[in-house]
Amino acid sequence: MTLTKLNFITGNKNKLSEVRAILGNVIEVDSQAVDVPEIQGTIEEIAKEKARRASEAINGPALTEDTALEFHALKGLPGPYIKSFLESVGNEGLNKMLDGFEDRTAEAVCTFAFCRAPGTEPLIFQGRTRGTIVRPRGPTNFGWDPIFEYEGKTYAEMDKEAKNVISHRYKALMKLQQWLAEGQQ
Ligand SMILES: O=c1nc[nH]c2c1ncn2[C@H]1C[C@H](O)[C@@H](COP(=O)(O)OP(=O)(O)OP(=O)(O)O)O1
Ligand SMILES: [Mg+2]
Repeated sequence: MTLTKLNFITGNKNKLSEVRAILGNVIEVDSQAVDVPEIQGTIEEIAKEKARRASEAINGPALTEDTALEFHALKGLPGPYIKSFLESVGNEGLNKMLDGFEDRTAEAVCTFAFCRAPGTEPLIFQGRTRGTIVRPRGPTNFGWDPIFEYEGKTYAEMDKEAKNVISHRYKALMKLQQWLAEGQQ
């Protein structure tokens, strides 16, 4: 069965608009904001479980995405727990966590998971972009964009178009797009 559209389950409007900007002329992206519980575990385990639960919640095919931010000096933390870190200490606090470390490099990790039907094993499409954690610069409308610097600019300082051709999300979506183009085998 060929997919004619993807049902992206997310509560995050910024993710949705980037996914639409990147995949817009490839496939239609429908969206539902379903509150899906997120477990603890590795990035892949969390991403897969999110898709399984979304598929069960809507009783149909579901695409979900989980974003992690790995600090190399902290052996990958906060990783998939970046959302609660951001909510509790903010971008300033995240930046301060690396004071005292020489290595301020980080990796933004985007993991899409697609679950075709409830009870089936989800597929994973992952993209990673390396950057450096800096003091917040630029507009504050999307998460940790102001502290993630890529080639001299923070994600927040970059034009949307520029972010959307180098980002972790873009790289993951190129893999998803490849799978769609190959007939979802
Ligand atoms: O490109 C990004 N640039 C900056 N910040 C970002 C980006 N992408 C996700 N983020 C933030 C949102 C959330 O604070 C955390 C991921 O948590 P995560 O659970 O994946 O996202 P979410 O709960 O907002 O939406 P969802 O309903 O799809 O789970 O990193
Ligand atoms: Mg979430």
